[in-house]
Amino acid sequence: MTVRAAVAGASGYAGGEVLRLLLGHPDVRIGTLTAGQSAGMRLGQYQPHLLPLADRVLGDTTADELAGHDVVFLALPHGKSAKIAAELGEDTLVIDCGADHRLESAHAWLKWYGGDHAGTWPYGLPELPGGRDALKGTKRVAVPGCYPTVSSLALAPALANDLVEHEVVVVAVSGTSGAGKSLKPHLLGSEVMGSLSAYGVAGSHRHTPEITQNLSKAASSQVKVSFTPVLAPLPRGILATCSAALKPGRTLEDVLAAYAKAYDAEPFIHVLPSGTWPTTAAVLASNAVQLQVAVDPDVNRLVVVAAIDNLTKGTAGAAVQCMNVALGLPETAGLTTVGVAP
Ligand SMILES: NC(=O)C1=CN([C@@H]2O[C@H](COP(=O)(O)OP(=O)(O)OC[C@H]3O[C@@H](n4cnc5c(N)ncnc54)[C@H](OP(=O)(O)O)[C@@H]3O)[C@@H](O)[C@H]2O)C=CC1
Ligand SMILES: CC(=O)N[C@@H](CCC(=O)OP(=O)(O)O)C(=O)O
Repeated sequence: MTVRAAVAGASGYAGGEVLRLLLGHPDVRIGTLTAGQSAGMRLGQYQPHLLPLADRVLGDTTADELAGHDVVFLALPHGKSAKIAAELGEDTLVIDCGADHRLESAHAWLKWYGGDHAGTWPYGLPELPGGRDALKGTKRVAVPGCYPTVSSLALAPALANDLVEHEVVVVAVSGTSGAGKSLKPHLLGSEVMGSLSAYGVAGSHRHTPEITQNLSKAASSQVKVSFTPVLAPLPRGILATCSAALKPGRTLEDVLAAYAKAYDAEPFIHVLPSGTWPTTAAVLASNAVQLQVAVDPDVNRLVVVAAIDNLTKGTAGAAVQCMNVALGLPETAGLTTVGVAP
């Protein structure tokens, strides 16, 4: 089976990472590439690491340009996917790396993003309870945000197995590529280098409702989320520290059993051996999620530390994994769990 794939937003970080992975995918032929302002330019000008595609010319992001493919990856800014997706045929698999189709509540969409809600698509996190079944055979996928991916995978087993209270704390440190390529003053090298800075604090980051949605589903009742993102001077990677109060009578053994049950068969999720802790370097450019769980006896809290590469499992790797599931290809095709170190 050869899958013909188009990528919209090919000049950006997420689109570039989708292309890097597709170049190594045994079943994919890369078709049309499109962009915004850089339409008409060579891809090599924006993605010098994608040598085999360097001479491809970027087209305009229109439904006509993207027509005639089995799968279309949309790696566009928030709010730009819905219109183009609506114009693509129902028999085309459309995988949206943006937020447009992630939230189930139109009210939450309006509050956090503004404007009309485009509707909800199957959510691209196969490892959540029921997640894989929802993706099999689908023609539409909403790829999760990077922070929701890492924090939902870190806490879902504890909530699904009734091990912790329904109020969780997530502090996640991210590399700068999570913010995309467009110029933002707080991302200037002189601002980011040699410093860590919290942003979107006290419930004001737009990923809070997405994390809440995922964890409430896992728990089958409302979960409250305190989420603080922190910007770090590294290009890619997220390290999330997530915690919640253990319910009375629950033990570390219960926790370990729940995480083993949830993740032992998952090809991309690795609960590390006792005493070793996730690092962003260990998952760099890979689709792996590394997790470690512990119980802090003084405060009786579960602490889960998790690492992903925000551009791979946090976006493009998830997009390719979901394509594989949706089309019935081997789920790991084109993806690796091997990182880059040091
Ligand atoms: N970076 C990350 O870690 C993650 C990103 N995502 C999501 O992926 C999407 C892309 O993000 P990212 O790659 O980081 O962003 P970038 O800013 O790096 O890239 C954006 C891409 O969209 C194109 N574009 C911008 N405006 C328009 C427009 N009006 N019409 C058509 N194309 C346009 C740009 O082309 P040009 O430069 O030519 O204008 C560029 O190719 C976003 O929705 C983001 O939320 C999701 C999870 C994580
Ligand atoms: C470091 C940084 O700025 N990260 C981005 C998150 C990127 C991402 O996953 O998410 P979306 O697809 O929802 O944009 C942010 O905080 O906005």
